[in-house]
Amino acid sequence: MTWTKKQICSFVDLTSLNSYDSVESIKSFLSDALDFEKKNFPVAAVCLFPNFSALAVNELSNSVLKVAVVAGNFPNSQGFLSTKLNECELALEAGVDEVDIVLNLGELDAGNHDHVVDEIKAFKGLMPNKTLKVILETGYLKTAERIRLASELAIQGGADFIKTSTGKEFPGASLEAVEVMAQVIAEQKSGKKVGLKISGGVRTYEDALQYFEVVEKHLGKPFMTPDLLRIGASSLVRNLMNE
Ligand SMILES: O=C[C@H](O)COP(=O)(O)O
Repeated sequence: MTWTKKQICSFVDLTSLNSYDSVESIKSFLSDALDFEKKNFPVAAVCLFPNFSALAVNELSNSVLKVAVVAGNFPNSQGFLSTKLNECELALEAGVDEVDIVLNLGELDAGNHDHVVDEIKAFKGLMPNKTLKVILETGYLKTAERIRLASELAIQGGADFIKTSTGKEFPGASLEAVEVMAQVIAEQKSGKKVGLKISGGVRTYEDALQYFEVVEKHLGKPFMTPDLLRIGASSLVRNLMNE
């Protein structure tokens, strides 16, 4: 299937996750997101730091755009679990629709797989009816075996989406990583539909088309909807509009 640029935009979590983000810069960012919608290039969601939850929910209150925030000490998932969970709770109280967390890589590497799963279950327990995306950090995991394990643990923990990357400390998404993640999703027998979010370094129409081809190959056309597939990107939409 060929995908138009407008269609690609509808899968995007338009992202601003910069250390220098401010109320003013995020207001401008949200205005851009609304402008894209007006120009018939609507995105699926915005993705921000959790301290901007209330601002985003308010600014987008008359829009169909969803509000996603990162939580749990993004981008490294270190810290006290109680603090990480509290950050998620505050964002949910502010009315966000979706939360993106990072899988606990330290506990994964320590072989504490039950800990990894239980931590994700704790986040999902805060938001049974909202969307939890779990970032695997595939650029750190590197091998298909480790990406497969992380995908399986995240799904066991209740992830609604598995997401490739923070786009921060390690290389972002890769076709190889997305292929492994799509295969794991395809193998799920639980009946729960698990989504896939591709993030980190997706800049051009061609980038997006390559990822969509891999996903559709393993998960089929019914999977190709923003309810199950997202692209986390900070520059892709503007590039698509300007290409
Ligand atoms: O989802 C979040 C990603 O960090 C966005 O990555 P990007 O800045 O490479 O588009």
